[in-house]
This record gives sequence, C-alpha cells and structure tokens, in this order.
Amino acid sequence: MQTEEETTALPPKEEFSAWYNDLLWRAEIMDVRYPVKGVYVWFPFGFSIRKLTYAILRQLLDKDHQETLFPLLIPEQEFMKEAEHIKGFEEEVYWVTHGGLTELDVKLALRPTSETAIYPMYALWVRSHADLPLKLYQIVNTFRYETKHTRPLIRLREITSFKEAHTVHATWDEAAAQVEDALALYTTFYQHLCVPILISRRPEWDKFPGADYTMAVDTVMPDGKTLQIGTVHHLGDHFSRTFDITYENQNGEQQLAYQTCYGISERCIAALISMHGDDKGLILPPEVAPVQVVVVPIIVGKRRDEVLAAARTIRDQLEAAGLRVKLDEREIRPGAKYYHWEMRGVPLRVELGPRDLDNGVVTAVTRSKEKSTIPAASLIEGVQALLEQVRNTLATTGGQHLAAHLKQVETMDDLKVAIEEGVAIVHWCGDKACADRIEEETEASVLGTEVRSSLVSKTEGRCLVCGRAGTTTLIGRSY
Ligand SMILES: Nc1ncnc2c1ncn2[C@@H]1O[C@H](COS(=O)(=O)NC(=O)[C@@H](N)CS)[C@@H](O)[C@H]1O
Ligand SMILES: [Zn+2]
Repeated sequence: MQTEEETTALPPKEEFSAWYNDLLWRAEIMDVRYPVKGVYVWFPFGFSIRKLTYAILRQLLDKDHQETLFPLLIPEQEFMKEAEHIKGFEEEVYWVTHGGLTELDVKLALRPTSETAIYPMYALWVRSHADLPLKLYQIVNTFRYETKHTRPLIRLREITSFKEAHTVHATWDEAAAQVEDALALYTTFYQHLCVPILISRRPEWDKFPGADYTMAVDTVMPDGKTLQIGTVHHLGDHFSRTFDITYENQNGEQQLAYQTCYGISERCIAALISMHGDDKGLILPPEVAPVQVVVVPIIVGKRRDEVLAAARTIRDQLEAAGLRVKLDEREIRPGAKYYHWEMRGVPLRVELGPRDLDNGVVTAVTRSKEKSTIPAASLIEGVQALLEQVRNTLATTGGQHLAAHLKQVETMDDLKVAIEEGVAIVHWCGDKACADRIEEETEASVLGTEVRSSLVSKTEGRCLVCGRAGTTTLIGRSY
C-alpha cells in the first residue's frame, strides 16, 4: 500500500499512543484516512490478522453454537421496546430515515448491538423446552455514535468485527452456567492470542443496559490503562418478558426464557498488537501471523543462483509443511528486508547464505532476536520448535506485564500512585458513594468485584474510603 519503504523508526513504545498510531500505518493494519469520524479501513495485511484471529474465535464458538446473520436495520418500534436498553443506547444509535427521496414511515436503527433485531425472531423460533438451549452468534458490523475520543480498533463508530452471541435457556441457573462457559471460552481465546486478562463483575451502574449482571474481560495496555476486550451479560428474563420469548415447559405451561449475550470486537486485535509489539513493530503469535516465516537469501556475487535455488527449496518445504512462509527475493539489502518483516511481526526469519549452504544449515532468527542454526535435514522440526518458543515467550511476557501492572493498596494516597501505572487492587464496601469518592480523587473508577485471576487473591478487608467491610475490587483508568 505504501509507496516507498520508510526506514524512519517508529516512536518508542513508551510513547504508546504515538507508537500505536504510527504502527497501524507502517504495519499496514488500518488506514485512518477514511472521511467519516470513527470509521476506518482494513489494509489487506491487517485484515489477514483479523481473519486468523476470528478463525480461532469461530472454531471455539462452533463447538456448541451456530453462526447466523440478522439484519442490520432495526425498526423503531422494536428498538424502543426495552426501557433499560433504550436508555443505554438512545444517545448512540444511528437512524435511517429515508429510502432515496422517500421519507420512511418507520425509521430504522443501525444495530448498535442486535438484541432488538434478534429477539423478535427468537420469540417466533422458541416454542418448546426442546428448542432450548438456543445458542447462536454472528460476526457483523455495528454502529455506535461514540462521543468520546474515537480510535482505530479501540473505539470506533462503525465496529467492523463485532462478534455477538445470544443464547436462550430454560432457567436462570442455566443462563448463569452459560455465562461461565462464555468466560471460559474467552479465557481460552485470549490464551491463543497470548493476551493476559482480568475477569471481574462490573458494578451495577456499569452493567449492560437490561442485564441482571455483567462480567467483563479487561487487559492492561502498555500505558497502564485497561481495555475492555470482552463482556458477558446475564439478561435474566428482562428481554424475554419484553419480546415474549416463552416456551412450553414439561407441565404444558408457558414459561419465560432466560438469556445471555456476550461480545468481542476488534479490540482483541488492539490488545494483540499492543501487548506484544516493540520499538521495531509488531510481534505476532505464530497462530495469527499472516507470515510465520520469512526466508531471506543472502545473495553474494557469483553464488547468487545457487543460493536462490536453495532458498526456493526451503520455501517450498516450509509451505508443504503447512506454514505461512514468504521468500523475499527483492533486490534490496538484507537489512531493509529484516526491517520490513520485523515491522509486520513475522515471528521467525530464516537466512541462507553461501556459508550456510556449505555447512548444510540455515540461520534462524526469532523476532525476539534469538539466533540459532538449523540443520537442513531437520528444517521443519527446527522451525516448528522455534515458533513454539516464540509463542511461549509471548505468553510469559504477557503474564509478566499484567503482574507488573497490578498492585494491592490500602490507602487513597497509594491508590493514586498505583493507578498511574496500572490496576489497583483494593477493598471496597460496594457503596456507590465510596466509588464516587474514588473517581473524584483519581481519574480511575471501579472496574469490578468478584475478580477472577490467578494474580489476585480474594481477601476481606476495610473499604479504603469508609473503613466498612469490603471485598477485593479492581480500580483502574480505562479506554
Ligand atoms: N465503540 C466501540 N469500538 C470498539 N469496540 C467496542 C465499542 N463499544 C463496545 N466495544 C466492545 O464490544 C464489546 C461488547 O459490547 S457491549 O456493549 O459490552 N455488549 C453488547 O453489546 C452485548 N450485546 C453483548 S454482544 C465490549 O466489551 C467492547 O469490548
Ligand atoms: Zn466504603
């Protein structure tokens, strides 16, 4: 997409915002030049990362969900049915009011999320106990008129990669069990991406509009701010009551169903990029790397043809082994090639020069700069072992990053320091007045309680604001 290979360096990663914005351009992830605020364009390379990432999400969901597709346009009377939901979205929803020159008699909402598109159909589909549990998902674009600072992959007005699952169950408890299954699925998904997560229960005032409760999946970005990269909502019977989703139970009575819904957006890509990248660009876990191995022939003088031929053979062998491999034959110096592919997060580079040829080896360099030689005879095993090593390194460093940005504190003064670097663990009594005090004193807020993380032990203690009995609570600044 770019004209010439820019060799100017990225801003250092500690200038996270500048680094992130420049990287989206230089690694050809998203083009932010589209003339609508909060709406961005996937470059093909970025889109291939999305494709690989969402293939993992689909593979996990398809175990016991079915994928489907509902309309984008939601008629006003359906959208306006559930009071809580309206309150939560009325300032964000886009409306279509005309078809061509004709004013529509019923204005249509662009789905901000699809409860009010899906649930009228669920009311038609769910008739008896035998129809339950119903577990469907779709991966679509959704639209939210965000008034806070929009940012590619993080806060968009057109959310391009909105995976939303909507399930229907016979009882409240079965829906609660589904919430747990969804959290387990998200945990597995983020393990594949080597992105460390914190799971907690959002405070009442921050739950999804119309939900009984919301469980959230957060990660900590390099600047210490949290990013909500997934949510799971227990909807109770709020929507089934509103949309008349009932089933005939064993005694032939009409019974209200219980529901959940849970979503992930392209924020998962933002987390992937931000967690692992360095000053030279992306570092991608091999599972989601569009190019897993780049082969760079070191072409010197008279043995050029011999080296090139050997490099092509290596490329063919790696491809035959099912790896995504690129042979870079461009007539530019090797250093410029290293730069190009490091920027794009290629986990492993294989160099081949005349000396390697004579010794019957290739030189392998991982994206985190470990250098080794692999005998040509065991090329595939050697490469696969190194790719596994890159993945394990990313999982370890991700976990260390999270641990380093989590701090237990007991006083407001210590809290102010802790939330500058990351997430604070405190005891909070659960009273909103104390949470408001925390928000007044710091720009941070209550992320959640009932924390699920091996790094956070649940203890009793005194609320750091009022001194009453409190439970383990996460406080942090967030995107
Ligand atoms: N403007 C946005 N840009 C990018 N991602 C967003 C945006 N708004 C929300 N998200 C992501 O989408 C996820 C699901 O959104 S949500 O409002 O929490 N939940 C729902 O809409 C429910 N219907 C579950 S699908 C959030 O956890 C967040 O990670
Ligand atoms: Zn308190």
